[in-house]
Amino acid sequence: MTFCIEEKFLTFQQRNYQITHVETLLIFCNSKLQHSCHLVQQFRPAATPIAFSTASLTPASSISHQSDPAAPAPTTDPTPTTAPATPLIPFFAAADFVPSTHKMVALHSAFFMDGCCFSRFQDKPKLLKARNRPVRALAISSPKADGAIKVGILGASGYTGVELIRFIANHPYFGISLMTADRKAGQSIASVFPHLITRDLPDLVAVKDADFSSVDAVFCCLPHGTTQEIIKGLPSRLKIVDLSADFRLRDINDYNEWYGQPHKASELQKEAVYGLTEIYRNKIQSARLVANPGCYPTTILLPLVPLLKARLIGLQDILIVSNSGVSGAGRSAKEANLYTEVSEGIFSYGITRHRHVPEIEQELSDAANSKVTVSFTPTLMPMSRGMQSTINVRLAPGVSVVDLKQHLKGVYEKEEFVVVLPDDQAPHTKYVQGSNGCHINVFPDRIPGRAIIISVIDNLVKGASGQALQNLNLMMGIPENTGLSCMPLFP
Ligand SMILES: NC(=O)C1=CN([C@@H]2O[C@H](COP(=O)(O)OP(=O)(O)OC[C@H]3O[C@@H](n4cnc5c(N)ncnc54)[C@H](OP(=O)(O)O)[C@@H]3O)[C@@H](O)[C@H]2O)C=CC1
Ligand SMILES: CC(=O)N[C@@H](CCC(=O)OP(=O)(O)O)C(=O)O
Repeated sequence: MTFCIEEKFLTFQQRNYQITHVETLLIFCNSKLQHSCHLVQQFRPAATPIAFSTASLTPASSISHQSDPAAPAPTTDPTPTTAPATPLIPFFAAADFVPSTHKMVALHSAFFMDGCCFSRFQDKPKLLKARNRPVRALAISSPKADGAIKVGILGASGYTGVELIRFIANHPYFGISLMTADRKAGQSIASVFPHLITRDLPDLVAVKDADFSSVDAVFCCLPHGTTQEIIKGLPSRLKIVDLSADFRLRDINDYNEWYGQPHKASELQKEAVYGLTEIYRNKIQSARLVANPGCYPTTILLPLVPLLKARLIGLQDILIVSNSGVSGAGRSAKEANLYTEVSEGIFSYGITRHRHVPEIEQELSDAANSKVTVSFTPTLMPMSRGMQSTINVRLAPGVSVVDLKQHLKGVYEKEEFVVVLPDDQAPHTKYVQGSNGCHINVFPDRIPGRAIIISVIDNLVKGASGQALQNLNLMMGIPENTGLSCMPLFP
């Protein structure tokens, strides 16, 4: 029998490693998937065989081979290495690995996590095409792993909250154990979102009544200003992804200036990691508190950060016009968002003083290692969701539009969610709607020496909940795209 271990699972951080002739992989770690994966990540080619264990080890021989009686007997005396601090529950894999570049295939293996055997996938490895490179197999999953990591959604009755509910519904490892609301506290999810009537979800409670004892991580989908104090009061063991703007600005004075109020959790600000996943992946992995980027900044930073880092564009004269769907303003009733106000017309707002300006400039200045100033004009569009940024930049001396495009293609070539479109195809919000995608293309401006970059996302997904989930996946040590690979909704 053959067990195929998902490329994304075991080789998650290892895509560039050549896996060579590992005969036995024996891993013991705690019940947290995160921990398991961290240990798996320590797996290196030529470590043959490898074993992790501690004093509190449950002997591998006591693990029943429930799904694979033919599996080889595991090693019972693994060599102890670095001991994780927490008590251990066995996670076990004994396998013969065949060499390959991008994947591992376990032959004759039993594969256990928390005592349950991963389900059989197929008898023979088969070559499948995924993102233009061959992989041997797709996921195996353990039914018992379903919902093992308990997640709380603070602000679950809002737009970003309900978008998280949608994605977590298809997540193999996350389950929702807590949902909060403010005005809607005490209501069932079906009364707040009738489209979720068939879902088995907890009722909404007020934050002050929330019980975090069985929660491992929270998404904080609350208005900025409210968020800081609530996060400050959360148990420090929780992993937190904050979708508000409260922890995005490193300089508290910038926050005070642009948000018009003093920051009430400045000490927490220091530990917050800015959650632009494709750029800060490494830092996010070990973060406890992630400040998820704003939706406008996400569309702007994904193309501009790599170009500034490579010094391909000028630091000044960056002119940005962005268009947002109305859901960007949240679900609470506001006169400016009435149908009669937003339909059949467009209008710009926050001209020259939108609060995303300092966030954009902070990140661009970091990338350029020099102060960058942008002109930014957001515009509200008569559509529910979607966002486009049109960014006009000056080319650095000797650089062409083709160079910009080639550079972005190289940077994002292996990314699942960020795509540089071919030829002169114009990005369209409909092509990313409902998905975690960001589509980018670069065009020559009619003004010599300038280029136009267009970038689109769904503001509620890559601009908020999708990126937040991508970040929590990373923080929990599981494949970043888990639960996020759904196709866009089209038309
Ligand atoms: N919408 C978007 O596209 C994006 C939003 N964001 C940010 O994400 C956060 C959430 O946005 P969004 O979901 O759109 O907002 P919504 O207005 O749709 O939802 C806000 C949520 O917070 C709850 N809430 C409001 N006030 C309080 C309070 N004082 N105490 C506790 N809970 C409260 C609301 O409860 P109730 O319904 O009961 O009032 C609701 O559940 C915001 O900070 C927003 O700026 C970030 C990127 C994009
Ligand atoms: C259309 C609309 O109103 N959009 C919001 C931005 C949404 C967002 O990203 O907000 P945060 O920075 O709070 O996370 C705005 O302009 O304030």
